[in-house]
Amino acid sequence: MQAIAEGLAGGRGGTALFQDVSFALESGAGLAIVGENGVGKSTLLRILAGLLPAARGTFELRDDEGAVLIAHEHLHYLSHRNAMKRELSVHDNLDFWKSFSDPSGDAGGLSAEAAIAAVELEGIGHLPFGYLSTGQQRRIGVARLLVTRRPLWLLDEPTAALDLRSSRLFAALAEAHLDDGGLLIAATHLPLGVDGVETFDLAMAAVPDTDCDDGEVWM
Ligand SMILES: Nc1ncnc2c1ncn2[C@@H]1O[C@H](COP(=O)(O)OP(=O)(O)OP(=O)(O)O)[C@@H](O)[C@H]1O
Repeated sequence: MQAIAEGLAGGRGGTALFQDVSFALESGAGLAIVGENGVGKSTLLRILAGLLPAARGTFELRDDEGAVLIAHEHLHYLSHRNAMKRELSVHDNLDFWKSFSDPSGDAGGLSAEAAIAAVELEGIGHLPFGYLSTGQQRRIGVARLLVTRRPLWLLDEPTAALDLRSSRLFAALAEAHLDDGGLLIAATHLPLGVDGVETFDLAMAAVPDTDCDDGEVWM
């Protein structure tokens, strides 16, 4: 599989943020998007996830024969939030995501129990998600990536709330994902500690003070 961005430009609220973002990642490769607060890292990730339109350019996932895939069916997007219901148990949240992300059950992935164990939180599956500490909630957010196998992980500050041990655990899970032929694109301020991940400084693509309409072409 390949993830290919060509000439991407994006903005928010009428302000152009970045332009000419191009990269190509092969299976097993990762990209860390860095840059100062407000440069547009989250915006770029949301464009890659299909949640915001690009002002210009394209982002495509292609299979090994070069056929264009329906990107959102092949990616997980983990935002600053963890997309869990606070009042539902950890286990039921992950069960929900497993059936929602893969209704046919063909994609593969861990059971809720196994995913909870993979992030070393055995014993808390019965607790409402809202009871968990911030770092535990993030680890369960990472566990969501494991219950349905999808090749591309788009991660917004995946390790921001994690202690050193949990960051290392995340890095090991991410490396296993890459070793398994997955791809990873993460916005981050912190070193991810994931072997083989290239860094892209979005400041290099910043647009200085230019107005735009979100989703519209500007020059
Ligand atoms: N819905 C919105 N409407 C208007 N402006 C927005 C909106 N969302 C974000 N912005 C602005 O867009 C800019 C880029 O935000 P974004 O979250 O992509 O930056 P970032 O690089 O991820 O920042 P950080 O490192 O702080 O997470 C910021 O100036 C932000 O205030």
